[in-house]
Amino acid sequence: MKIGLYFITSSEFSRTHEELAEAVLRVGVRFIQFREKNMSARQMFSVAKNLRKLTWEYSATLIVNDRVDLALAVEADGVHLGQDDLPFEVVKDIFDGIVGVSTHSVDEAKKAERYIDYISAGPVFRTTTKKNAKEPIGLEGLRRIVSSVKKPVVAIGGINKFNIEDVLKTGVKGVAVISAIANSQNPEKSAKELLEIVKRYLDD
Ligand SMILES: Cc1ncc(COP(=O)(O)OP(=O)(O)O)c(N)n1
Ligand SMILES: Cc1ncsc1CCOP(=O)(O)O
Ligand SMILES: [Mg+2]
Repeated sequence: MKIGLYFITSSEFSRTHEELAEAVLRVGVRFIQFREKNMSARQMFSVAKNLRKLTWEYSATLIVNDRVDLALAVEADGVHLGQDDLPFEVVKDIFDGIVGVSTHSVDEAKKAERYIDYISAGPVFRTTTKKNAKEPIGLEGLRRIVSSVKKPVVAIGGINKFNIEDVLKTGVKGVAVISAIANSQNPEKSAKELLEIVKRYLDD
């Protein structure tokens, strides 16, 4: 599983999930998560179906945040779970796809490792995108998680074009961003800039 630049869609800025996904797919992003906190299940199903179609067109991976039912309903490639979502060991039994989990410490990462496919670590830096985000773990906290587990680690939280190289130097296999792209004047250009940096560190 190749992760690289991992874009998480959001409708909290000025564009739709579909507009953002299409912009990043056009410039080469191939790992996308659908994350939505305010829509009804029916609305989410409709958007997720559109994202599934788009990601299939570009041979990209689609992950659904929080909702295993929705991931199954649209044939997503994976689901992302936080510490307050359904337990990953339960989901791994009922969902035959990629399962990623959010972690904030070495202890959480080690507990999840054998059940899941990638570990997300963060927030690395301060972020206002996630309501009630925990205290940042910093680059040192991220390094500790990377060196404690064998599964691929994705970094998240406050990552932008100015700090992404420091993040990549910790040995992560993926970098997840929302606002650096979704809140940009030009999401396509911002995704391209980030992708070029990521490729210098992570291309085979
Ligand atoms: C790649 C990635 N990492 C972390 C999260 C956060 O998940 P969670 O802690 O469940 O918080 P919400 O995103 O559901 O608010 C994520 N979505 N993706
Ligand atoms: C969903 C999530 N989980 C931890 S931080 C975060 C938000 C990341 O957004 P941004 O890239 O805008 O800081
Ligand atoms: Mg969640």
